[in-house]
Amino acid sequence: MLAIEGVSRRFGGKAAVSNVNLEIAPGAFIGVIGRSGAGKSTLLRMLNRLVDPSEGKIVFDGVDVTALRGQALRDWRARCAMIFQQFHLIGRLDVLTNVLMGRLNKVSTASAVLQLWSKEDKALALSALEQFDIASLAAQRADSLSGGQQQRVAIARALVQEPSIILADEPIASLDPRNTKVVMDALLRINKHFGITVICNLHSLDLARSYCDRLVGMAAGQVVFDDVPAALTAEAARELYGLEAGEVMDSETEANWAGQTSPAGAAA
Ligand SMILES: Nc1ncnc2c1ncn2[C@@H]1O[C@H](COP(=O)(O)OP(=O)(O)OP(=O)(O)O)[C@@H](O)[C@H]1O
Repeated sequence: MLAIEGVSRRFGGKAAVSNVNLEIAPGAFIGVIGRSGAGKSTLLRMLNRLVDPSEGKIVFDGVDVTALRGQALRDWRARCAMIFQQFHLIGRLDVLTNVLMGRLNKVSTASAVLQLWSKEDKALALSALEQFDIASLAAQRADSLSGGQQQRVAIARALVQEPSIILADEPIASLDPRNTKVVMDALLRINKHFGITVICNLHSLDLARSYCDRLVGMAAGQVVFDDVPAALTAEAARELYGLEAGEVMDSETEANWAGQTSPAGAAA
C-alpha cells in the first residue's frame, strides 16, 4: 500500500501541491488529471523523490520513503520507476543497452561502469522488449526509433527495474494517436499482467476514462476528485478544467459521457 499523508510542496511562496492525502492499493491503475499547473507532475516527482515534499509523508508498505537516504533511496527509486514524456533514452546507444540501464541498481559499480551485463540481465531485457513487440529493434540505435517505439523502450527499461510502481508523467503527450494507443496498451499490460501499480498523469480525459480504474483530479495543488472514471460526469470535468475544458473534452465526448456508466475502449 502506498500512502500519501498530508503532502505539500512549495516553490518559493507558491504552493504547487497542498495537503494531498491518498491511499493507493497495489495493482491500481490511477490516472492523475487536471488542468495545466494543477500540481500533477510535482505530485508524481515527489513519489520517487525527484522532488522532496515541504510537508507530509509518503509511506510504502510501512516504510517512510520521505526519510530514505543513500542506497535505500536509490533502491526506492528503482522500485518506483518513472517514465517521462520525452523518453530520456541515450540516443547513441542501442536499444538493448538502454533497457539494461534499468538494471544498473542491481549490479556492482564495476560491472555498471564497464557495462558487463550478465546473460540473465540480457535475457531479461530481451524478454521485456518482446513484451512490447520490439525485440527485433534490440541492436538499433535508440535515436533511430519512432517516438512510440522509444517510449516502449523506456517502458521496457522501467520493467527490468522490477518495480512495484510505475510513474508515468504525460507518457503520450508527444505521440500521434496510433502510438498513443500502443503505449497506453503497454502500460495497461504491465498493470494487468504483472500486477504493477501504474500512476499516470494524463491530459486526455477520454484516455483516462478508458484505461484507468481510478481518477484523481487535481486543481490548484489539491485533490478535488477521487473516484472511479464513471463517476466523472461532464459537469465535474468542466469544473476540474475550467477554461481548458474545451481542449480535453469536445461536444461529441460530452454526449458519449452522458449515457456512459463504465470505461470502454481499453485493450487488456
Ligand atoms: N521547479 C519548480 N520551480 C518553481 N515552480 C515550479 C517548479 N515545478 C513546478 N512549479 C510550479 O508548480 C505548479 C504545479 O506545476 P506542475 O508541473 O506540478 O503542474 P502540472 O499539473 O503537472 O502541469 P502540466 O500539466 O502543465 O505539466 C505550477 O505553477 C508550476 O509553475
